[in-house]
Amino acid sequence: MFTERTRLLARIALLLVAGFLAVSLGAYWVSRDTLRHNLAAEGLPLTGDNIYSEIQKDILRPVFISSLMANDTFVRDWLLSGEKDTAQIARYLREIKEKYGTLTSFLVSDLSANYYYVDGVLKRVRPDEPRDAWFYRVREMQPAYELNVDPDAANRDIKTIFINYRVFDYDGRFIGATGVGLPLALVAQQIESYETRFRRRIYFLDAAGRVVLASGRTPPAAASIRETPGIRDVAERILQRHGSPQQLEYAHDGATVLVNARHIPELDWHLVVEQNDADAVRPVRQVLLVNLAISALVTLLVLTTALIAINRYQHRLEKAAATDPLTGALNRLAFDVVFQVALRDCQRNGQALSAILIDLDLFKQINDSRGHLAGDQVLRAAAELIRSQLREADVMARWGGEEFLVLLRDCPLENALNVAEKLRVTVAAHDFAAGGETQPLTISLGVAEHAAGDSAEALFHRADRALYQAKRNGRNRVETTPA
Ligand SMILES: Nc1nc2c(ncn2[C@@H]2O[C@H](COP(=O)(O)OP(=O)(O)OP(=O)(O)O)[C@@H](O)[C@H]2O)c(=O)[nH]1
Repeated sequence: MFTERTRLLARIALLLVAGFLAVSLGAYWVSRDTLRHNLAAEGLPLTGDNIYSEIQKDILRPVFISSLMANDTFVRDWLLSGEKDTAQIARYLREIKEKYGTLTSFLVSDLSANYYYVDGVLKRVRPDEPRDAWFYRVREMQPAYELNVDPDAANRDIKTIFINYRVFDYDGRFIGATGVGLPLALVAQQIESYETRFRRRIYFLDAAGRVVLASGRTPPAAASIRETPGIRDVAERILQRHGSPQQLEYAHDGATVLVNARHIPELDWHLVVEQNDADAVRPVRQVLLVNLAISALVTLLVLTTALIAINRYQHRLEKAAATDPLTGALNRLAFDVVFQVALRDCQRNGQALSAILIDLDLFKQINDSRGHLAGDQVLRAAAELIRSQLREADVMARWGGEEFLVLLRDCPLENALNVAEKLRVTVAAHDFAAGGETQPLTISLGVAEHAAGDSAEALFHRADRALYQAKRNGRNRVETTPA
């Protein structure tokens, strides 16, 4: 059964929780959507742009160096004069490599098929050697140069971007190919720093969709993205040779992955920048959790405060309902309940229970001579004085107009008579104030002990009879009547 109080608290809790949830979730959804939108519209494309321009910068410089080499009269003269002094061209290639900080530099002669590098002749290129296929391609191609990614035989087969520049004699005949190589690791480092900064996956795909370059953090998948679950849904669109970048997304492991892809014509590669939606939204989700925790705390605080206020209010109401407003003593209704409990306790514990009925003597005269308000003042003061003489466990109730009943737990008749006498003496010795003047007052007391089998009425009746006796015997007295 729910009490009224529980229902009220539940309603407050419901309102607070609903309000907090609406605000927190609303803010979360708006922030999440804005974040997603910004990510797709700006974040990922910007990362793609930055990486792309870094790559262009990395590539343009070696292209320029290779162009210088191909047009260098020394290189052309050396080839045309019969490639006599290998040390000379080796020194030249070393100078280029060291001056420009490239990974490698090379010259291949069409006439001798010698592959020159910084230490002299590395090998002879052969049309039937797959690793030399690039030279025969360059020999036949139209453009002045090409970019080619191959392992570098002169450098422990490190994956290298070669710039293969065609060299001509002074009559425009092809006499060889020269250029420099750039380690892919440089680009990979760049990618890694971007990945760390933005928590994004960045990698390059070849035309077939295989990962050809990625940072150490994103190991290349063996298969093409055409066969990789999730991304294969958008693989064909990623692998289009489009001029402009594309914004795509695919689902993987229950999360949405946002993709920005662009074709890099210089390498015929595709640059892919990915971000898992859950990673991007994590900070917003953390804010949501903090908000919910604060909301829970506020709800708890409000409920606790409400509970304390309700309890205090209820306690005040209960007290007001149980006590006499003038004297603060229990009223008859509350006393009946307390008496039944006290009686049960004393019977169970074999303790004596006594009652003293107190009546203020000639109180009518005080009212008549000093006025009703002064009478109230004396009545209140008398009640206070009597209560101050009692133990904590004793109970005092306003029995009638100027009558009080005191219930003494664990108190046989003899002790009760002593208490009554003490009360009488204390009141008689006290100077009461009434309307600015002192007012003497005495009380008469009737004492009775509860006897086995006694009803409440019987006990109070005997106390009443004793009180009547005290009045009759001249007031300011303590009397008792046998059971
Ligand atoms: N001021 C005031 N007077 C009250 C209150 N309750 C009862 N009285 C008055 O107390 C008086 C009691 O008078 P009586 O019952 O005649 O008895 P008494 O004058 O005290 O004389 P004895 O009891 O014979 O000593 C009455 O005049 C009541 O009106 C109260 O709350 N305030």
